[in-house]
Amino acid sequence: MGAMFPIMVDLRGKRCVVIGGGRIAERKIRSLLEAGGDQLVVVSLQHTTELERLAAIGSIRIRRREYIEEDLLDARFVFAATDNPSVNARVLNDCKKRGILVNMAEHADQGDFAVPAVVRRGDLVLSVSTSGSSPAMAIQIRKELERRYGEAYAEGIARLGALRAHVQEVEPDPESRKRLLREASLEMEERMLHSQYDFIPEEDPAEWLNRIRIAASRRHEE
Ligand SMILES: C[C@@]1(CC(=O)O)C2=NC(=C\c3[nH]c(c(CCC(=O)O)c3CC(=O)O)Cc3[nH]c(c(CC(=O)O)c3CCC(=O)O)/C=C3\N/C(=C\2)[C@@H](CCC(=O)O)[C@]3(C)CC(=O)O)/[C@H]1CCC(=O)O
Ligand SMILES: NC(=O)c1ccc[n+]([C@@H]2O[C@H](COP(=O)([O-])OP(=O)(O)OC[C@H]3O[C@@H](n4cnc5c(N)ncnc54)[C@H](O)[C@@H]3O)[C@@H](O)[C@H]2O)c1
Repeated sequence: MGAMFPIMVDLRGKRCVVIGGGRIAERKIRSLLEAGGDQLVVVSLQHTTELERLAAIGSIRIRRREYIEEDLLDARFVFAATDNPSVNARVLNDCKKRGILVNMAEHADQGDFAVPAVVRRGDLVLSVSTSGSSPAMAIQIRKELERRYGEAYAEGIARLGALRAHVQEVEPDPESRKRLLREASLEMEERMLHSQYDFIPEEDPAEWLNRIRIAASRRHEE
């Protein structure tokens, strides 16, 4: 299929409608919830027990009937995930007509977007897509990334975020900022590798910045 544009979307307040209530619909809902989706609607006569549970606790809304075009009102993202190809095709056409982005679980190349395999480590998000060519390979690579980028990355990235905020406050020169932030990220990566992703000692951003300044100027002299 043609080249696709990967982006990160803030789902808060954006209605996402999943048509179908089976295994695939449940997987889409799960990843939408993990991504912070708070306006999630599922349309189907039958639902998995997990979808029923999520509706009971108010995480999603269920429309207990077959798909009708009105289901698309106010929708920003739609997932056609029924086991009926003609229903999925109808959803696709209705979305195209209305300019709503649609995902086709059956055929990535028919829809507007494909869903990648994802590893989340706090703010670090690694997503893998083969643009629909080999979901099995996407899953395989996702598993490799899970092993390579352990849980400690969540903490590491959070600390780099705090350091960046501090650097933006105290360092006016954009070139130095860039150099310091690169140095910090290199150092963080090395610490996580050597500690085998174990505990990384807490450090004040100001202290850390001092250490980084020395390391960066040493590297500069070399
Ligand atoms: C990543 C993930 C995200 C998600 O779905 O949320 C995802 N598929 C996942 C699982 C999975 N998919 C398949 C199996 C069966 C066994 C196996 O192959 O292992 C399993 C495993 C299982 O079901 O347990 C087979 C399969 N997948 C598609 C078809 C239809 C076709 O190709 O026509 C068939 C053939 C059906 C058949 O085999 O008959 C289509 C798509 N699957 C995509 C994504 C999109 C393209 C992604 C890409 O290429 O980058 C796309 C186009 C749909 C879309 O965009 O929604 C999620 C893994 C989450 C994770 O574990 O990380
Ligand atoms: N994305 C992927 O990774 C992937 C993997 C395997 C299969 N698929 C495809 O995804 C589709 C769904 O698979 P599944 O395993 O979830 O099927 P499933 O049988 O578990 O669920 C199908 C769901 O569609 C609902 N449905 C049927 N007609 C409907 C209508 N008119 N309106 C609303 N809902 C309707 C049913 O009630 C049911 O809840 C299949 O077409 C399959 O080819 C995708």
